[in-house]
Amino acid sequence: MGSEDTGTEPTPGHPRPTRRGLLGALGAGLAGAAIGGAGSAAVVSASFDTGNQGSARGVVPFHGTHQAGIITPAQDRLHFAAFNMLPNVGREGLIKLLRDWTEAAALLTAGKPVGAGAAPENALLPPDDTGEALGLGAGHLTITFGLGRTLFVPADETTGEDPYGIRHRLPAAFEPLPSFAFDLLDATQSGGDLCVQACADDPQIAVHAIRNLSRIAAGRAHLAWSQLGFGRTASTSREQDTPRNLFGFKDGTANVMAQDTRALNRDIWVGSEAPGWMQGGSYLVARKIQMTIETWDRASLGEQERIIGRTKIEGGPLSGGTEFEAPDFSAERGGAPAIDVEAHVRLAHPENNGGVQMLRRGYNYVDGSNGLGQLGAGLFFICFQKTPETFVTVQRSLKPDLLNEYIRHIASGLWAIPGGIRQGEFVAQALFD
Ligand SMILES: C=CC1=C(C)c2cc3[nH]c(cc4nc(cc5[nH]c(cc1n2)c(C)c5CCC(=O)O)C(CCC(=O)O)=C4C)c(C)c3C=C
Ligand SMILES: [Fe+2]
Repeated sequence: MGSEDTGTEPTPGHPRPTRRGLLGALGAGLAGAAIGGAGSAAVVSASFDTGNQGSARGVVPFHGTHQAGIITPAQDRLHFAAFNMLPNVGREGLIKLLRDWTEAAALLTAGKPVGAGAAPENALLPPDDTGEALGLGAGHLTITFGLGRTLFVPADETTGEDPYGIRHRLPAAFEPLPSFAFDLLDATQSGGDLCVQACADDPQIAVHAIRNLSRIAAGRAHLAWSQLGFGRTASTSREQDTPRNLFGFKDGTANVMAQDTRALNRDIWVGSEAPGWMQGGSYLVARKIQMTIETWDRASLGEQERIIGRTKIEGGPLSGGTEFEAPDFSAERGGAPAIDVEAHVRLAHPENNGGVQMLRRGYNYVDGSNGLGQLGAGLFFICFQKTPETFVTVQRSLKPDLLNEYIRHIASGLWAIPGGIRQGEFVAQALFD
């Protein structure tokens, strides 16, 4: 646990470990050993506290202080799914579903098939596991579970209904997202009582996870919508190279990284101010953002860079310097601000948003074409933050963003991500105490 992929080839998003990484892992191991008398459980939880980083054989630990799939080095593939509860399932049915999902997710993320596997003893029965991930390994699969507000308060708030007996546990911060300027949201791809984010190195591993969790949910919850993503659009660890989005720009340069403990505790992880089941958790916002890439491709390089506020190839701020140089918003070029007053990075920067930060973890998507010779392409934007208010603040400040001419938000969702899952427990267990 907690060691790196020392014996395997590098995989996309998981380059061969650096000497620094190996020394860090060795240090973590020694720290675990130093706990000594506390035995293996203490060593295990020491490795959990690293935030579910990748470990041997492409396995990311499922159990820990935080759910995996948030500060885990972003994998290259995504299958994101939203589920709605079926009528009359009730509190015990929801608990059983979360228990079954947790048990299956622990197996899947370890690279094992669910239940009795793909080949049951009785060939007259359908196999428990659908089989398409056999032989593929764990592929750094992470499965992150979220609870929608509609689980606590039904969409029609006035009925006073409380089918799962958790209405009184709704966190104060868990307010619905407001509508934003230019939103054109498709309700059939938005929201949901539950969400599951599956990320992996291999799309078949991520799809297998969602497919099998959906199967396990039968009779209790049904798949409302799902989204495939390829090509991560953020780094979540300083050990990763910055990837590019479909506008061809480096994306994720100024992200909150796994190593930024202070920023994580201040802006991403829910703390002791919240109910126990949310502590160590976060709030996930997903926005499906269509990008009119054909129009973008006709904009000059200079215009593209003005819109983003960074150079395209290097990713440095237009105020000067290389990729990781801090932008200087007061810098001028030829009597005008070097970074346009309506450039994306200026408006999104903490300096323009009361200092708040989010952890971005989105993916590119292409959903085919629209029959007019244009790709249905965009960014499945995912971000994690301590409170949904952070997203609201930043999204509101993007109202005059020059980027808005080339993008359109077409779907949206917000889920509470409970804290990490401990061995023998199920996700959000403390919510039902
Ligand atoms: C509400 C939050 C954000 C949305 C929605 C969003 C959409 C979006 N972003 C890009 C491309 C880039 N974004 C970059 C930086 C950046 N974006 C956000 C937030 C949202 N982006 C933040 C908080 C930041 C960091 C700002 C900072 O502190 O400097 C960048 C620059 C590289 C980087 O730092 O990541 C690019 C490029 C697209 C294409 C897009 C919608 C399709
Ligand atoms: Fe952005």
